[in-house]
Amino acid sequence: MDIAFTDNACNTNHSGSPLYDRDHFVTTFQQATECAAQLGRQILVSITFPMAVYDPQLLFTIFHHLNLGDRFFWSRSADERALVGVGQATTIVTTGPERVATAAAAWRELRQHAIIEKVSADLPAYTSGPVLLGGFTFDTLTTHTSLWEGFPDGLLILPYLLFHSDEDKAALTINALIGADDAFEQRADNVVGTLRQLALALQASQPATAVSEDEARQASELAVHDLLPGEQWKKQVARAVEKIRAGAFEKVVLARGVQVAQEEDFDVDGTLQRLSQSYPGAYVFAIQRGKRYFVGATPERLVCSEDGQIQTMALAGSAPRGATAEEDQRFGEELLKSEKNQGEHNFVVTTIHDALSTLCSRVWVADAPRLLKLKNIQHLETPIMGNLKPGHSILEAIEDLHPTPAVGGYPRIPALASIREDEHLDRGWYAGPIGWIGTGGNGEFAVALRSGLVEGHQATLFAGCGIVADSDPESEYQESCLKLQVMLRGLGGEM
Ligand SMILES: C=C(O[C@H]1C=CC=C(C(=O)O)[C@@H]1O)C(=O)O
Repeated sequence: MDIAFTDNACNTNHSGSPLYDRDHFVTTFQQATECAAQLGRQILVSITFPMAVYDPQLLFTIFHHLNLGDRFFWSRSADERALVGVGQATTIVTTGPERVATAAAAWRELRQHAIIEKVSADLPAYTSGPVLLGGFTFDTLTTHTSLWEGFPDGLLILPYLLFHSDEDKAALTINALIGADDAFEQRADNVVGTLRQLALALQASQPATAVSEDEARQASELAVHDLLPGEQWKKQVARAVEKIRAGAFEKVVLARGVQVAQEEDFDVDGTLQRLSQSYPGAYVFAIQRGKRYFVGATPERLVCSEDGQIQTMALAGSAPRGATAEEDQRFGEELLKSEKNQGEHNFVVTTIHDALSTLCSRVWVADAPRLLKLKNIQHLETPIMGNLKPGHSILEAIEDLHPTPAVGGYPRIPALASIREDEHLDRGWYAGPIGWIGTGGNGEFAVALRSGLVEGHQATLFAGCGIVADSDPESEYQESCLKLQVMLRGLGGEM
């Protein structure tokens, strides 16, 4: 069994016994206390070992019962990748417009002198080692309300336990921050105790059963009301169109929110299951902050970075799905030909291309957009790739890319000013970057769309639409309703 350490002064290479062996944890934690004493700082210890592939939703539910703290869920069932975390070894909290850059610096600092053990070569390639999970607000310069309490401008969590899987490989990572005076034997005992509880819970677990559409249909009635009456939102859209025609900017994305309530508390675990089933190509996510969960199923990748290669996409321009195959095809063809939607889409392609040109040595943009067909809506999508210049991580890419004109507007500065002035909505983490970052600059962040903030029996859901010179307020309103349906159905509402 190979154990790989980071190359720093405190570490030595050695072969070790299986990690479920208490002595192994004692030895590693003791080594960390010595390192901490020598360097006068806490040392990050991260130990990853293989485990069987489980349904990530099962782990999410079991983590709730282990009472280890807040949970995080991230999965895209189409590519069989998932990350499920619980508790926190440490967190990075940042504020203000520099929130991403400050988080990147803190992450670099935390990684220094880390003891990183990988107890097998047969582990998920990109998620083994310490992985931070979290996200960022859409905009730091809007008024923040109490709605988003617990969701700061920037938050990256190093979970205590992380289950991660990639196709046929899965692993568990245990993270700890160890100081010179830490009782390392006690810390090792705690880890072993937690692992025993997890093993017992997995043994006793029943595989999650799929929620049938019939069951979902029987779900309780949801009371839904607009944060801003529909007619007023349409007037906002009309005003944005006037501004665009007057030359203030070329595109702006206006969002709206709805409040949803039912008698019982919403079942976040069930919501994730429904979202994963209905949107296998979407990033299904949940981040818990105390009693609140920010949950969603977004089709939009902001950036994925693997071994210096980054992948992103322009996603903008929408049409409904058809009721029949013929109608669906017609809607798709109309979307591909629509000048209004092409224009809305091209702002995103150009902006992403320009942002990547400074970060990457080479950038590839697909020749023409294709259709991305989701359950109830279809979009124009252009895949974009690039080779990151050395020394850049995914966080630098986020800093340059966010907000793309798919969620902000074009040009960026006047469009954002207009959102701040006219939208009257605290977007919080909606439309912000959400995802994970691992070692070596690898990671993946999505744009947190088709999402909502759930607390007890209430939820606030968000959706936005790209407004251009020939936008029609009524059509944009209908489009926003289609986007809201994702979370309404996810919460168990109308089918
Ligand atoms: C802003 C949202 O969607 C964006 C992504 C795809 C299509 C969009 C559009 O056609 O307007 C939006 O740019 C949202 O879902 O809230």
